[in-house]
Amino acid sequence: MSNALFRRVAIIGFGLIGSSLGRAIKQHGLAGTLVAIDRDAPSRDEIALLKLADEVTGDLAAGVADADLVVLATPVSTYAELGRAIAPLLKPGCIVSDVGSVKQLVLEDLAPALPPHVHLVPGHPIAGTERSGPGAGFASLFEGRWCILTPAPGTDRAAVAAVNALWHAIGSDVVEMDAEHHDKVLAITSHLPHLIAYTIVGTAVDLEEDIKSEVVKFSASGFRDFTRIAASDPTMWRDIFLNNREAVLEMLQRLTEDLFALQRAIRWGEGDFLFERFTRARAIRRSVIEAKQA
Ligand SMILES: NC(=O)c1ccc[n+]([C@@H]2O[C@H](COP(=O)([O-])OP(=O)(O)OC[C@H]3O[C@@H](n4cnc5c(N)ncnc54)[C@H](O)[C@@H]3O)[C@@H](O)[C@H]2O)c1
Ligand SMILES: O=C(O)C(=O)C[C@]1(C(=O)O)C=C[C@@H](O)C=C1
Repeated sequence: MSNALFRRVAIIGFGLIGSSLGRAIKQHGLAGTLVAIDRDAPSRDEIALLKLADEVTGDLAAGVADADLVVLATPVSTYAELGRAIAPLLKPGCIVSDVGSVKQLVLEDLAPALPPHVHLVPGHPIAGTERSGPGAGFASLFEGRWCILTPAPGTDRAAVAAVNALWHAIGSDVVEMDAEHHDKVLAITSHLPHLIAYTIVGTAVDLEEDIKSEVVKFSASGFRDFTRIAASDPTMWRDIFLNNREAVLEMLQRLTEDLFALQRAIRWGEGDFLFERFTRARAIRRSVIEAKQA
């Protein structure tokens, strides 16, 4: 018996996330036909070589025509233009979704471009790696991870249920959230950690030559973890910071105040203050691990 939830699914942008979603859809037999659309010719060759989709194209019209589900998996700065390009090509009742890391922008850039006869159900899988491109994807990426859906009030419930069913079928836990709330939460849990990683690695790179070489040599633990995060795609992260400006700046302000408090405690030898802050943070690590196991 077929598991297919959709007759024809088109994924625009078949890189790390798009190709992982595509692989998972294929593995679970969730689409009658899976179409990979990517503007990058070498990526298309790789997708074809790896047989990741039933059809591979750079042509939006050929790709999205007759699709029941279209998923944008490109950097979020492409949404307004892609929305305008696909709008006249979508059939009535088509569901448009995405995997972008910021969500208010979907309602601001993508929603206005789309015709009223399609349903927009934005999504964000909280899973990824620092790698990019179709070769970096893998089918199990979303298993046991959250996927947050941020449909606007009044969105067709059957369309939301269909997108929910897709992520659930590939192993994700699905929650619905208001887009503004999503962007605030992710500013602290995802965007700020990346900003900190980019900063600390950048600071180390700017050090004098003799210290810099030691940084590379002895980066076995803490610093090494930061370099992994700082290896993430610059285009993707530029777009995230430019499009979640308010929430990131608010969280950055609070972080800066907390950093100053720690700096002051170190300067004045306030050991109790440092001990209390570190103890509190250690407990958070335990609850993060327990939440994942629950
Ligand atoms: N990388 C992560 O950890 C992660 C996690 C969750 C969500 N996301 C979101 O997923 C999206 C994609 O990120 P990724 O890491 O898969 O990036 P990626 O660079 O691996 O893949 C993006 C793909 O989109 C293609 N592309 C770019 N512009 C295009 C256009 N106009 N038309 C057609 N194809 C186009 C590129 O050629 C590339 O193959 C981003 O919006 C990002 O915010 C990323
Ligand atoms: O694991 C990683 O490398 C990630 O950065 C994944 C991560 C995250 O910050 O958790 C990055 C961006 C996303 O939008 C979702 C997930």
